[in-house]
Amino acid sequence: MPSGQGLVPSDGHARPRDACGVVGVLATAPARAADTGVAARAYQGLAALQHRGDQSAGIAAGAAGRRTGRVAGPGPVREALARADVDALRGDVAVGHVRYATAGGLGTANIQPIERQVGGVWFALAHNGNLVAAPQPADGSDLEPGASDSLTVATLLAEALAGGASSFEQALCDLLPKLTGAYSFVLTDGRSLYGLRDPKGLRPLCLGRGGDAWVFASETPALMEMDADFVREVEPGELVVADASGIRSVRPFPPESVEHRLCLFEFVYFSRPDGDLYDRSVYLTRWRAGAALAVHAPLPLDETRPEREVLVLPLPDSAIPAAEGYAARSGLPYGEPLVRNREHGRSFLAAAQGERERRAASKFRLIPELVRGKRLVVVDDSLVRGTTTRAVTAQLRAAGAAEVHLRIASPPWRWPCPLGIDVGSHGELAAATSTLSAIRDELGVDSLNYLPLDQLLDAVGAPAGQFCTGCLTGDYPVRVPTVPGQRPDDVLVPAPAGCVSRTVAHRTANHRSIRKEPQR
Ligand SMILES: O=P(O)(O)OC[C@H]1O[C@H](OP(=O)(O)OP(=O)(O)O)[C@H](O)[C@@H]1O
Ligand SMILES: NC(=O)CC[C@H](N)C(=O)O
Ligand code: SF4
Ligand SMILES: [Mg+2]
Repeated sequence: MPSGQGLVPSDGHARPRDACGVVGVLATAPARAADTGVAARAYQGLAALQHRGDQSAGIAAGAAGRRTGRVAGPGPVREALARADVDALRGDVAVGHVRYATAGGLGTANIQPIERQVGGVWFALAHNGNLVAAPQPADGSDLEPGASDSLTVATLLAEALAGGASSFEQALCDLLPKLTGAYSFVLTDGRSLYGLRDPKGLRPLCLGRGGDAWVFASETPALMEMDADFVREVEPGELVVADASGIRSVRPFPPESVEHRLCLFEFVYFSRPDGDLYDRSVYLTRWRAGAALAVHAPLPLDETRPEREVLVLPLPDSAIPAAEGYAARSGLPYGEPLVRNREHGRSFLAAAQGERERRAASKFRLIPELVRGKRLVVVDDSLVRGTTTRAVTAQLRAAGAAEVHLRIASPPWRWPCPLGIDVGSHGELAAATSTLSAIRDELGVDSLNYLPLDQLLDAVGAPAGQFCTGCLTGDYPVRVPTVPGQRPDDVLVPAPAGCVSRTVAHRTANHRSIRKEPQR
């Protein structure tokens, strides 16, 4: 692949998917001497990151600069990794990965961690993100059609080592400035553990310490599962190197290319609610977004039937904090009549639309008594293709809901994401191809509204310039490839203004807040 050319999925649909999860563990003395099972700790971390991808999982381990073994397979962590095999995996250092493919197929070669042996140097690599451009490997012989972007990186590193790079770290530092896109990597050469973020910090990565080990993980809750305390986030453009003697920080990128532009949807949807990002509780940012939404888009008052009961409900799981915030701020009753079927993974993460629809249709069990005859305020964190809301609205109507008012705790998705999320074309996006009233009618809801971007950013509380908002604004922090014939301006509809509702009512059903609002 020539330099500058987009790394698109091998199925030819330019359809990036979701964020993967990465972990790493390096035991320092005396844990090293006691051989306390770095792989088992990596397993715990991967299980805590299952929501970031369930297509495959893997752990690779090493010691004294050599490979000690690898366990990997298709499916979620508990299917992919037999616990006995993981416990048998010895070593001083391990890296782990849960995958949701953004580039390349689901074949065995793309399961991570990816390993290479070049002369006396072994390394293993785990990648979260999606590259939009990378150099062309001189000898891409191991890159079959359908190879992932992560495989390309492994091949480039192997070539640099074969070409005489003085060390693995040197090969890495030489390559990194030539990569464009989103990447948080955790790597090992069997001696050191490396954690790095791209110069924009698009994907998260944090550093922890505990149990005589240095630990990296995509999200803070995974650190806890690996018996480590949060130390700090890896900085955008920073390579943290951990070895038996401690950690050090390397800056391989030109300083002018480095800035904080974390994916805003890590706050909205991807990350676990019990974690922190930018030193802020993900849960509380979602709660505040829901509270702001209650003020921005209240439930219209039904003056003809004021006796009708009202219920604010979330689409579990991700929207629960936002729905709680909406109910608290509006003073309306809150309930959870939709019970998540735990056997179903996140529907958004399915690789194909048919599978997404199947997951969405069977994702929730509904308690009909809780919705029958009521006016419902249904809160979701995001509306991308509308797969989830379409299925749920039908369920709620069938159970006898009187009205369904949909409230989305983030702005409309109107541009694709080539930086690691499963939306590759404008045609897939409800808000890129339809007017708000057309979306409302297509979903079968009585009213629809979104939270404006400035209010979402207020809810997060970090400076607006510190995020990627490309899918909402078309403004990406790196140059991204365009899909021919699908330029955003060709299909954009006017930005929504106010609530799109069938029922014309100017008063609202909000009451004074009766719940205590949580403080940070
Ligand atoms: O409009 P759509 O294309 O359906 O995408 C948006 C939906 O997908 C996600 O839910 P998902 O089930 O993936 O995860 P969750 O359980 O964390 O909410 C997200 O929380 C929205 O509910
Ligand atoms: N979701 C991800 O971060 C995926 C990593 C990598 N691009 C792959 O497809 O394997
Ligand atoms: S385009 Fe959207 S989903 Fe993609 S990285 Fe940027 S904010 Fe995240
Ligand atoms: Mg959801």
